[in-house]
Amino acid sequence: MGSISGDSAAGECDDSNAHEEKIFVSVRLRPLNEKELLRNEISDWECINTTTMIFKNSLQERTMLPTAYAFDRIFGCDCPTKQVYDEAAKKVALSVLSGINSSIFAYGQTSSGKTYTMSGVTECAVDDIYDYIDKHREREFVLKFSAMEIYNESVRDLLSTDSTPLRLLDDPERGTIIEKLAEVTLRDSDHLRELLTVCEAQRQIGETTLNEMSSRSHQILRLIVESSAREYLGAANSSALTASVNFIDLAGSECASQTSSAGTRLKEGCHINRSLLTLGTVIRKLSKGRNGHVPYRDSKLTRILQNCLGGNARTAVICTMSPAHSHVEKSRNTLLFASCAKQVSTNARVNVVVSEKALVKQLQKELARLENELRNLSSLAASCDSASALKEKEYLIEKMDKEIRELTQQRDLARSRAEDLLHTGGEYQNPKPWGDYHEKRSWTDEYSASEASEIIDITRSDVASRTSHFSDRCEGLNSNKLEEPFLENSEMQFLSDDTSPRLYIDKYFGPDPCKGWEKIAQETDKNFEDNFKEVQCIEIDFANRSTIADTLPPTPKGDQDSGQSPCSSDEETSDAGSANVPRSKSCTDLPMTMQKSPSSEFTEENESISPYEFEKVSPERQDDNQGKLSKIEPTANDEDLSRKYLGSSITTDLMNEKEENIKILVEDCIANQQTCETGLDEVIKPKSQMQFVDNLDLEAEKTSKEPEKTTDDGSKTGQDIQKSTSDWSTEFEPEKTTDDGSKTDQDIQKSSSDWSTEFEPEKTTDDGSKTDQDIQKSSSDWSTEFEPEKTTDDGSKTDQDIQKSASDWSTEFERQKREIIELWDACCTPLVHRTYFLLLFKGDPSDAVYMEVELRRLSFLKNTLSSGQVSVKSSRALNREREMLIKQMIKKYSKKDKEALFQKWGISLKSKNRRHQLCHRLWKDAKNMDHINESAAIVAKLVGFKDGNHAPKEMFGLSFSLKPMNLKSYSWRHSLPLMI
Ligand SMILES: Nc1ncnc2c1ncn2[C@@H]1O[C@H](COP(=O)(O)OP(=O)(O)OP(=O)(O)O)[C@@H](O)[C@H]1O
Repeated sequence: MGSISGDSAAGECDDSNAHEEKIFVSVRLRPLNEKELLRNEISDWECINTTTMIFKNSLQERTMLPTAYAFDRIFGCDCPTKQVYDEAAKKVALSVLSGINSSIFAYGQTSSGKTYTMSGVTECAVDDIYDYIDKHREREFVLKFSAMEIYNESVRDLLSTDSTPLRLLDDPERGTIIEKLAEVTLRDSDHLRELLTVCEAQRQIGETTLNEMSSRSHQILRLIVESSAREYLGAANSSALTASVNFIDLAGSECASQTSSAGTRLKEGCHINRSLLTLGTVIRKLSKGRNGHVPYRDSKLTRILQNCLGGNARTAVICTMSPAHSHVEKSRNTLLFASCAKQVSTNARVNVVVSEKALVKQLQKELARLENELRNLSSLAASCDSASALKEKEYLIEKMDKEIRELTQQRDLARSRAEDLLHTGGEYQNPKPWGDYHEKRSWTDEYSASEASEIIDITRSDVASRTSHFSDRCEGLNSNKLEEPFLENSEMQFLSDDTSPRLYIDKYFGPDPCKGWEKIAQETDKNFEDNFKEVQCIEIDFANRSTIADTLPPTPKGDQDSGQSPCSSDEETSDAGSANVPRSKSCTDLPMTMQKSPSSEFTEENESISPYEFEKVSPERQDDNQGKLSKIEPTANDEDLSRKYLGSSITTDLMNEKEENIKILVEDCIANQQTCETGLDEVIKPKSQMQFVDNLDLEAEKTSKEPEKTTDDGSKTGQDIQKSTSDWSTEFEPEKTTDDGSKTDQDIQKSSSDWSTEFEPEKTTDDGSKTDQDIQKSSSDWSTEFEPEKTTDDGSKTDQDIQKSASDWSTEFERQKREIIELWDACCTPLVHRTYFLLLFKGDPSDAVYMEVELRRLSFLKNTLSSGQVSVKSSRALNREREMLIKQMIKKYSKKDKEALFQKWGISLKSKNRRHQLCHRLWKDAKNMDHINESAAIVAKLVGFKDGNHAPKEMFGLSFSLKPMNLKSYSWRHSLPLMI
């Protein structure tokens, strides 16, 4: 440690970083005092240089103790205190001016000169401090002074006259503080010197053998120095340095025997020795690198000096010793302490006190920094959240990709199956997988999703086969290119085709193919009810319709009675009081629906419609249509309705209605066929829809008008088709209009006349009302289509005529029915469709229109099939329908009934697959009406037609949707698939 000048100390103020340094240890030998000289004691110790001293009498005492001791500084007996201060204490003492806490100890045995040395050091320090202050006017210094003593382990304020011991408090920042210790701000150096005098006076001093003025306490004088640059006083960035320097004059260790102490002195000596022992322990511990427990708290001395010993204070220890041989043991102990202290390190640092303004500003900056860090942390946290969310979404995307891949595979598999089934030709020769599949399971089992998918696949292929005839028209096209759109189109066709198996599934067994057949079948009645309710709004009550039951074989009573048909509404029940069993609404409303819809509504909405609409059709065509539709009118036995249609107003309204029916029928035929064709047209080849429509119309017309012209192989030629188109066009001959497009009065008159002659002019009474005969005649007008009426001279029909007309219709009805049945067989019409129609036909005149439509449809279809233009592979669907019926038979027939049925149908009860045998015999013999009726009865029961009267009208396409629709554009259009 070099000398410390005032200037250098000020310059160190900037060096605020704490650094480790050793305690500065020096030894001062005092000269032999008078008593020692009187005892002729010699000095055992000799300072050989400034840092080394030796024990001179080692050989004489034959001691093994060290002879030489080296310390930071060795002061001999003639060394003045000022030199001791300058070389051993000044730097440490003046550190306080640089803001570094410092402490200067005086340690040694009693009467060794501690007080003598420390008093001189303190005075020198005060002088130097004030001298420094005087030389550094640019800074403002504030010096405070406090003094205490530890006497018998009691802390006492030396600046206070109150001898009450002070308490020691532990402060987290400042360490141990002395409560209520007076801290006097010094005015100047003299003031300090006065206080030092007070302290000296206040200190406990006692006379001992060794020292007449022995200090009996540890004294700590504390000088606090605060300084700040005058230039920045009051400024926001001003700062101050503050530190304290402790001048510690320890009580001297002593031996009771040497000091001859007793009583108070002995007690004092004990406390002194105990506290010095603790101090020695602390030093020893600290000298060993602070390992283990440092017993600061074992005494108040070490507790107070904790910050100085091994803390952040710069420390100097001046060990004083007597060179007299009589004190050699104590001298060695002092040297041992000094040696330990020499090993202790401290961390001196500058204590900077920031002004309040500067502190506020500094705190504000710190706050801003922390806020910024917080924002960064928030941003980081947010980014972490975003990363987490992104990761989660990536996981979802990956999961969805996986699902898409699986679904794609399923779709490809389904498509592959559909293609395979298509390539098999559609014939139900190989029941696999359908047949085998269902053989393994009961219909009562619920379908799994995969099974449902299989059903859909097979049904899809079936639809594809139903529409595959269009592919025959795609000459020169790659079939692969047709597959996808073809299937899609087939699906559309399938979904809108009431004759497809899917219709049966959706309409009668629920829309979900996953549901079991049985469960769905049980819901059939409910579905019927729902559909029935929908159609009720367009029904007209027919109270006196005859029953259809006479056309059916008897069914088990239980079946007839089982379940209340939804058709039997309360209103209907009230009508059931008639002698004849009333035909259910589900059947009776059908003809009326066709009559009313859309024309009836149209008529109702346009009561005053002019016959001009009718005139759009050529008279020739009118004749034809009127002849057919006139059969509708008498079916309405309701008198009011009959009067409405047969009354004087019939000529225009009825003509319009009938013509509208025909027009809508044809238009819907065209539209429906166009729907089937549209998808293909888009992908196959450009082709006018009208051209295709013409072809359809051609076929329909050819069926009813002239024998087909076919090639050798039975197919039609292109010319035939072209001609048919022309024929159909002339069927609806363009209107004859005036130059401006309006009809002439003559045209109108002629049209009215044509219609009037078609239906024989009504004969009315003078008041215009119809006679009973008129009404009777009108009711039988439908029969005029089949043979000219025979009238009496006055134009009225005879009873025989009426009887004959009824007989003629009955004959014609039977003929048409047989023809239809054979066509069904030829066209592979679904059995449920046949059954319903057969139940519907009962010989009423109202059947005529349906039979006409059905005949036209079947004829067209048959001719189309036979022409080779199309290839409808409906037999496969038919077989599958039979398979469905087979499954349904499990529920609908008891074991006993089934056995009876098998026997009736000639199926051995010992044979296998009896249900299969039976269902594949149904509707097989188109020429055997008994067989047909039996088949219809069985199918009706299996499907859920409770009896013939309860056949659902939906079968005729009148209610495919539960959604309310415009009747005019709905009923006929959706009935058309049956006609194609
Ligand atoms: N270096 C010295 N030169 C001349 N006289 C000295 C020196 N050191 C001490 N003395 C004298 O020795 C006597 C004892 O000194 P001092 O009281 O300072 O001892 P001490 O260590 O403080 O004793 P105690 O522990 O009992 O208080 C005093 O009379 C003092 O004047």
